[in-house]
Amino acid sequence: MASILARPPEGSGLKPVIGEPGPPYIGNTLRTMRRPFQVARERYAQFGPVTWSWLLGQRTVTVQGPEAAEQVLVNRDKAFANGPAWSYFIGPFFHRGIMLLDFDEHLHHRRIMQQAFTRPRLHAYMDMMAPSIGESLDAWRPGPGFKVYDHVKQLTLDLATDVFMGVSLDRAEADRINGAFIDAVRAGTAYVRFPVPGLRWHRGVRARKVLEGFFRAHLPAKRRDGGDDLFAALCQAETDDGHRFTDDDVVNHMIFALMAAHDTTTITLTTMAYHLARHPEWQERLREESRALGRPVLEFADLDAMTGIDMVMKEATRLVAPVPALPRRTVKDTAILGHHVPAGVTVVVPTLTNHHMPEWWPDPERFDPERFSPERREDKVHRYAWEPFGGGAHKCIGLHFAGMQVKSILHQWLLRYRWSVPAGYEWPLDTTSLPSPKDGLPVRLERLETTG
Ligand code: HEM
Repeated sequence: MASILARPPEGSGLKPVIGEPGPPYIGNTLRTMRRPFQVARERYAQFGPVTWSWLLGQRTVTVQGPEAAEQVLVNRDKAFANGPAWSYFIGPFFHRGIMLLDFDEHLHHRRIMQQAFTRPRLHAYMDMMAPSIGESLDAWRPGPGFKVYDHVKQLTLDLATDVFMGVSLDRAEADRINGAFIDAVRAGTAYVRFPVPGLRWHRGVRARKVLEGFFRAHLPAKRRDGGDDLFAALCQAETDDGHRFTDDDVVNHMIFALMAAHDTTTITLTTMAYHLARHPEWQERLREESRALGRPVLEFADLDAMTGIDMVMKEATRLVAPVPALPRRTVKDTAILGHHVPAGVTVVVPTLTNHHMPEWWPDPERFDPERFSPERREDKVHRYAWEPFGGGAHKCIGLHFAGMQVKSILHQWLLRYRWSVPAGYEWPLDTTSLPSPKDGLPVRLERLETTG
């Protein structure tokens, strides 16, 4: 049954937010998680771009389309806070990560962190990752049933140890840290949200302790010796006016950055691999682009030339936004597209479904990387039409890092292997947490004769 979220103040001229909230707390959670595209279309048809429902135990306003997304993400009147919204999901494990900070405090941290993402820093990260990518790819075993998702996940995790931590670990220690990290990430989507021994939440809390201990133990040496990795960069980062991170800040930001980078890049590469398997003409086009470069390893100066990979990456992140929803909590009464939204509710920008709105994207279900070509630039229809990296103050700080990593990996991959799926194969995409293929995306992987 339709109901209003809250009555707008007398004389405000604002409209109420209307929705079909479902039963308190549970609301429409399961349907929305399992069939997000269908639910989004139904809601939009019935209530327009701003509607509400109970979702994951909270009164949640969902805003569809780029106009509403812009209002929330740009956050002009500082009504939308990240901390309380994200903390609900990941607070205990990613405590004081930059995405969970707000307003002046966030800005202070962001200015310092920016120093770890300058061009020279990115250049150095890219040089560091090239050999590890080659080694990981060489260890892949060609054949049928090769699970892309699992292999890419392992690859990006191993890269994180090199490029992010810059600490050489023996296999057992690397597995211990990677395992803790995986547990911390998984805990965010636990159903039982308190520490019962053996369950996800409990493992997440324990994992957080392992990661804190690890970074704290290595911190003095990092501060002393420096290096080209992200850990060293955060230790050294300093703004023009002399602000630096404390030891606690470095630990918190490292743990968060590892999480922010890992699953997102894995999902992006897996989605690219899926569409390149279904569209061999695109796979060949990209392979030709990589071969034409004449270099087995991509260099920083080559990045802009990889226009094919660039378009495919944009299209992949449009079709499957790795961070499918951006939650905020209202800290005061506000308005979204003329609707009254009271303080204390969760507001969600659903990037995953926004990217499939036929109102903004022609033929949205079609894999069509050329829509990002200079001649077409369909994303220009609105600044927030294509929003996989978010926007406003919290826009992904690792955006260029992600592009660099994806291009570096795919370039070496295309030169070594061809991959395919049976005609008509469609992946079963799990949207109940961060999107991923339920079957791990099995492909036939074939080793190519030459590597460049
Ligand atoms: C394709 C890959 C990636 C995608 C799609 C992605 C997406 C996003 C999104 C949507 C946000 C904003 C969240 C919000 O507004 O609530 C974000 C924030 C962030 N991302 Fe990424 N990300 C990616 C890769 C990376 C990488 C590689 C790094 C680090 C090297 C990174 C570090 C961060 C950090 C630190 C934030 C928080 C920024 C802040 O709050 O100021 N991300 N990312």
